[in-house]
Amino acid sequence: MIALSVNLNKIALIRNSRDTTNPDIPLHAQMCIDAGADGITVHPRPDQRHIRASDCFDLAAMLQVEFNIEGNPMAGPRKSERDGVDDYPGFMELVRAIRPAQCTLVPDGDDQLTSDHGFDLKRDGDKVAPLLAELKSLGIRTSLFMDPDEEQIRLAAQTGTDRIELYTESYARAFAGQGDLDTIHKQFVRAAEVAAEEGLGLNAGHDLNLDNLPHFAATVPGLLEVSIGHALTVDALRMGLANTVAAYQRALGKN
Ligand SMILES: CC(=O)[C@@H](O)[C@H](O)COP(=O)(O)O
Ligand SMILES: NCC(=O)COP(=O)(O)O
Repeated sequence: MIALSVNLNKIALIRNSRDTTNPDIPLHAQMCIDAGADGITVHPRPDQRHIRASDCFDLAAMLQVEFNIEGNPMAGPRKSERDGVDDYPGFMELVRAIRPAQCTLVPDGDDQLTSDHGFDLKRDGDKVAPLLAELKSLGIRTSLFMDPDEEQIRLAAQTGTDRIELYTESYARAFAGQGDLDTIHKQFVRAAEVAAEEGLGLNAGHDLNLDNLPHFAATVPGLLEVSIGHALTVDALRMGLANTVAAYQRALGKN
């Protein structure tokens, strides 16, 4: 069974266009869970453009399902640019305070529009390994955001991470007609095989949607979890949140 973790970033993006709590983040987390989501993901960014540090605490206080916090471990504290919003404490500070069930490290630049690459562990492996060890010592399952690159995935295994999350944008683009789907899909299948050989658990995410998810879920071996936010939120505008979560679970092969 592949777990569905719903990413709430875009719900928070709508909330942040007013100085109110509408839409309410914990309430929408609960709606997703009631509709069958297996977990909740957030990706707080230093500019707090969507999920804020305070949202992470609010979610941690109410979640009974897996809480996955994603982000750049090198992101330090940043002053809030908005009245009434707390400063960003830095990613590792936040995760140390919250101790989510899973923490996915992502090599974002602080001001990136969205995540657009996995780790280069030839360059960053020595920096990442002690952070992973610290997270694990706090009882947090770890994951590293990775391109479907065999050599890099073998290096990921040497960092001590529990899992990797395959960065699926290239698959999503190919599925939509931008790129050779067969070639790119084979890269993901190979990446999954290498992860299994190396004893790494396998997650995936970025731009997965109702069109491209069924093929990915049915053909990439050993997939444990997908985290999905952008397309799921857009689909919820049309179908409603509960219907949408159920549709994504069906796309994962569940009833
Ligand atoms: C790591 C990853 O792929 C997602 O967390 C994605 O980056 C969502 O972030 P945004 O919602 O800021 O685009
Ligand atoms: N880790 C990927 C994620 O949480 C959601 O990505 P997206 O569906 O918003 O592209």
